[in-house]
Amino acid sequence: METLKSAVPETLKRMIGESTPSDLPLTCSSLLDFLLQFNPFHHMVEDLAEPERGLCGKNKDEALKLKKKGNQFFLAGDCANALASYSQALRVAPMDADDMDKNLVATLYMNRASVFHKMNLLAECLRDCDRALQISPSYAKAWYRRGRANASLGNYEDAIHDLNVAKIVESSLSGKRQIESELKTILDGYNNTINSPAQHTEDTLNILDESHQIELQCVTTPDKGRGMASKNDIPPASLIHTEEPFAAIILKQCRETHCHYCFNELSADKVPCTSCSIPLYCSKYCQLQAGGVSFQHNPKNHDIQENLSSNLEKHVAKVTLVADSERDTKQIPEHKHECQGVNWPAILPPEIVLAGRLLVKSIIERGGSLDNANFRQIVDLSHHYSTMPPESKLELHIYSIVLLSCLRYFKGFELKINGFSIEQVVILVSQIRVNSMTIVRMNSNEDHGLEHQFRKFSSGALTSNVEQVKVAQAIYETGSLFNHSCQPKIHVYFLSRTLFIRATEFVAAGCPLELSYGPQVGQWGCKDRIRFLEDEYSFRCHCSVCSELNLSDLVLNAFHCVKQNCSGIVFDSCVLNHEKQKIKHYPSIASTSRLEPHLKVDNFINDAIHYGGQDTFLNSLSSVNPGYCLKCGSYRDIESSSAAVSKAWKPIRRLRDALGSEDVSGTTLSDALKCLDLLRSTLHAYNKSIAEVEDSLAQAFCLAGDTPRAMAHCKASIEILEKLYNPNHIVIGYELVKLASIQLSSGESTAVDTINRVGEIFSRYYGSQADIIFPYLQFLRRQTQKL
Ligand SMILES: C[S@@+](CC[C@H](N)C(=O)[O-])C[C@H]1O[C@@H](n2cnc3c(N)ncnc32)[C@H](O)[C@@H]1O
Repeated sequence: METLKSAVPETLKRMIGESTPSDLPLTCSSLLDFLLQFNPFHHMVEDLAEPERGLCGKNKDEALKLKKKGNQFFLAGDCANALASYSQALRVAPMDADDMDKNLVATLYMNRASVFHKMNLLAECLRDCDRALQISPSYAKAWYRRGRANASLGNYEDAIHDLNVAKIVESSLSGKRQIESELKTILDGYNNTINSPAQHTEDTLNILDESHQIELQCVTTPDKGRGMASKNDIPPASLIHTEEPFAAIILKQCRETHCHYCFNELSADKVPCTSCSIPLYCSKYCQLQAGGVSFQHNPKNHDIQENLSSNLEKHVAKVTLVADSERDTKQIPEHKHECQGVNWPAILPPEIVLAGRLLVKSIIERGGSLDNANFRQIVDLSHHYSTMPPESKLELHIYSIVLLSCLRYFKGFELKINGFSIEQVVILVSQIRVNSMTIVRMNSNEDHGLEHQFRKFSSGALTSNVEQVKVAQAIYETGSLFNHSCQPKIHVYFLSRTLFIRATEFVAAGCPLELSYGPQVGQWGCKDRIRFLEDEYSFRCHCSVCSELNLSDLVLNAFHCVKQNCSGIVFDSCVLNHEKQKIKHYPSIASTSRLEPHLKVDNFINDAIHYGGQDTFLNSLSSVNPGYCLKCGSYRDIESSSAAVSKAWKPIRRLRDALGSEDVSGTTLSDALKCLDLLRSTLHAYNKSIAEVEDSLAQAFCLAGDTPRAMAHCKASIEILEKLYNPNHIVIGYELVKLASIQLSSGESTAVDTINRVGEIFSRYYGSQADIIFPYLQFLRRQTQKL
C-alpha cells in the first residue's frame, strides 16, 4: 500500500485529497489510469488474488504432518495438543485428499472425535463422528466411536444402532468381536434403564420474546438528517426492532476464537471452510450459510446399504445425509467469492473486505453488473466523504481499485473496473465508516461463584459495561437509520448476527428513537463525549442532552466547596467554559419547558443543592468564575486541589494493582482509605472518581472477607451512580449485582430485593433474553433460595 501511495503523482494526490463526491468519477478514473501502467500494482494484485500464489489454500502435505503430530500427542496422552494439531490439520486438509485409502478429512474428524471422547466431551465427539460419516459412511471406527459416545450419554438405542452398523462395515474378525462385546455391555445397560422409572426432562427455556405492535417511521431533522421514531407509545422493555445484517465480517482479533458466520464463541469441535484455510465455523450450518455448498461429497451409501435392515438403513441415512435445513442457505453466501485460497480476504482491512461482501451481494441481488444507468448507490446510507482527511481519501481510492481488481478473479459475476464502479466502492466504504455497527459479545463466564461475579463486574472502569468483546462489524440497513443520543432510551444488543433494539424507558409516540454510539451522559463529561463523537464518527453531537444543562455533566468532574458543610459546586475553567458555551449556543436552556424531569438541573436544584430556582442557577453559572463556589461564592484553589487529587490517585492505583493480583496488604488498604477521605473533601460529592474509588474499596474488603465494609462502600458507590444516571440504568444494575453478591455471601435476606431490582433493570435492556445473555442472573436467583 505504501509503495502505491508514494508512487501517485503529487497533482493527482492533491486532486484526490481535495475531492468531493461529485469529483469521484474523475479522480477514480485518473487513479485507475495511473495504476494500470504501474507494474508494482499488477504484482500486488496477483500476489493477493492468484490462487497459486495464495497461502490461504489447502495443503495436503501440511495436513499429513499435522495429523502425524496429533497422533503422537494422542498416544502420549496429551489431549490438548492432539486436539490443536487435528484442528489445524482439518483447516488445511483438501476435502478430496486420501490418506491410506480413506478420505483424509474424514480420518481427521474421526481422530479428533477420539480425543473428545477421551476428554469426555461427548457432544463434540458425536458431532465429529457425524462429520466423518457424512464423508465416509462405511467408516467402521467412526460408527464404533459414535456408538460408545452415545452409550456414555445414555442414548442406548442410537448406540445399539451405531454398533450394529459398525459390526457390518468392520472388515476384520477381531474388530467385529470387539464391537460385539461392546454391544453386549450396552444392551445390559439399556435393559436396566427400561426397567427403571422414566426421567423427567426439563423443558427448554422459551426464548420467544413479547412482540408489541410498534410501527417505526423514518423522520428527517435539520441537525441529524434521517432518524427513526415510533408512531405509537412504547412501554419500557419492549422489543422495537430486530434485523439480520445486510453483510457482516469478523474482526481480525477474533478470527481464531469466534465463528466467522454467527460470531459466537467457537466450540472445541470447530469446522473449517471447505475450500480455504481462513474461516472457522461453530457448525456445519454456519459453514454452509457463509460459504455455500462448495464441496459435494459423493458418499457411497450403497456400499453398506445392501447389508442393512430397513431400521439400520434409516439410521445410516439420518446420520450421514446433511439435513436439508443445513443445506438450505437463506442468504447469498458471504464468503463464497473470497473462498479461492487467495490472500486478499486475510490481508485487506476488514472494512474493505466488508465492502466486497456488500458489493457482491448487491450485484447478485440485482442480477447484473454495476454498469446500470439507474444504479445510484449500493446501499442508501449517509457518509461523510467530503470531511475525510486527504490521506484517507487517497487510501480509499487505492483500496477500492485493489478490491475490484481482486474481485475480478472470481468467476461468479461480471465486474468492470472503471470510474463508475470505483466511485461506488469509495462511497460504499465511506458509508461503512459512518454506519457499520460493532457486534459485541459478553465474555464467557464459566465460573458462577459469588466472588467471581463481584470481580467480573468490578473489572475495568466502574461505568464501562461488563467485559465485552468486539467480535464483528456489520451493516444493518434499517439499524443504520437510528441516530445517536448521549442519554438514550433505547438499547442495542446482538444474539448471533441478529440485531435487537429495545426500549429501556417509556418513549412517547413521535419522540426520536436514538441509541448510543459511544459514551453516555454520566460516563464522560459533555466536552469529552463531543470530542469522541467527532473523532470516531465525524459528527458534532446535537442530541438533546448535549444541548441542555444536566446534573451529570455538571458534577461528574466538579470540586467540593472549601466550606465542608456547603453543598455548592466548584468548576474548573474547562468545564465552566464549556457549560457557558452551551448556554450561549442554546438559549432555550433557560426555558424550563424543554427540561425533562430526570437528571435535569431543574430536578437537582430542588433535590440536593437548593440554588433557589432555575433562573438563579443559570444566572450564577453565567457569572461565576472558575474556582468559586456557585452557591456561597467561596474560593478553592483549583490548581493545588487538582495536584492533591492526582497525588491521591497513586495509592488508589496501587490498590487496583493489588486487586488484580488478589493480594491486598493492610497498608495498601489503609492508604487507599485515607485517599478516599481526601477525595471526598476535595471533589464534589457526586464526582464520578469517588464512586470509582468506593467500588475498588468494596472489592478490596470483599477480598479481605470484611463483608460489612464491602457492603458500605458498594452502597456508597451506588448512591453516587444514582445521581449520575437514571435509576434504571444498566450501570446501576451492574453495581447492584455486586451488592447482591456481597449480601448473599453474608446471608442477608435483602439480597432478594436487590436481585429483583437487578432483574427489572436487566429485562428493560434485554427482555426475557437477559437470562441467556447473563446466565449468572439465574445463578444469583438460585442462591437466594438458600437464604
Ligand atoms: C448511522 S447514521 C444515522 C442516520 C443518518 N442520520 C442518515 O440520515 O442516514 C449516523 C449519522 O447521523 C448523524 N447523526 C446521528 N446522530 C447524531 C447526533 N446526535 N447529532 C448530530 N448528528 C447525528 C451524523 O451525521 C452521523 O454520522
